Amino acid sequence: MLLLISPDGVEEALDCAKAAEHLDIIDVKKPDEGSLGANFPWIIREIRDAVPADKPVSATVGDVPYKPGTVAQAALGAVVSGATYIKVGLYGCTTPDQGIEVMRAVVRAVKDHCPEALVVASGYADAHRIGCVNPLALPDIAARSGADAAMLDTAIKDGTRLFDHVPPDVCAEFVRLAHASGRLAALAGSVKQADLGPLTRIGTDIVGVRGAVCEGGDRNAGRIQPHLVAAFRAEMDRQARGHAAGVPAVN
Ligand SMILES: O=C[C@H](O)COP(=O)(O)O
Repeated sequence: MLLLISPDGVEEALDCAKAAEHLDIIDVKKPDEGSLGANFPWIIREIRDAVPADKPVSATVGDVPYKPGTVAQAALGAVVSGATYIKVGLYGCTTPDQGIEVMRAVVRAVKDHCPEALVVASGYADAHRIGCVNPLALPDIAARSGADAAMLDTAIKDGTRLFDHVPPDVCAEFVRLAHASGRLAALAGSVKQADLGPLTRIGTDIVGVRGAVCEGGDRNAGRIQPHLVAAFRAEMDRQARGHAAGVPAVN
């Protein structure tokens, strides 16, 4: 399982760089603009230049409306700025067809510029609270649009977590559906160390985290701490070892 960490700017990205050996992907976002809030192109560029070259930089394009042209342009902006994982939060899409239309436009915009960039179609575990597309529709949206990964995050960061809205057995189905069509499965949403056992067992490819590696577990007031990134990775490794040995690690 890969670890994706979401700093909110250059300063926090540099803290991520201090823990570079413990993480896999640095995900640029602007949390004060939403769960998948988009940061400025120059911030993506600065972070790309500031962190180790072997660490992929991801960028969120926003909690986007159902406006394929607008979103495609934003996605191109992110890839031109140096991101090679482009994450789109399908906040304004109420049907799978709308999600597919937006993601097809994004895939074309991104891959025309950088064929090796990965496109991530993200939905929301708490979709029922905001009226957007059902979480289990995401793997099919990713597959039919040519995106590389299907993801879930939470839209409303009020302390509720991924598993509060989509329990582990449903997340397992999400992962199964994504893998069945050859996509990666990424899961996030106030994930804590205690969630790593189930996330490992169901075969999650990427876990996305912010709050759990911020001081005080506070994704807004707290700052990302390198030692918390290291501790999170240590627990991921412990769970992976237990899973490989057929003996689930106890929390
Ligand atoms: O993509 C990952 C998100 O930034 C997760 O943030 P969170 O762990 O604070 O919910």
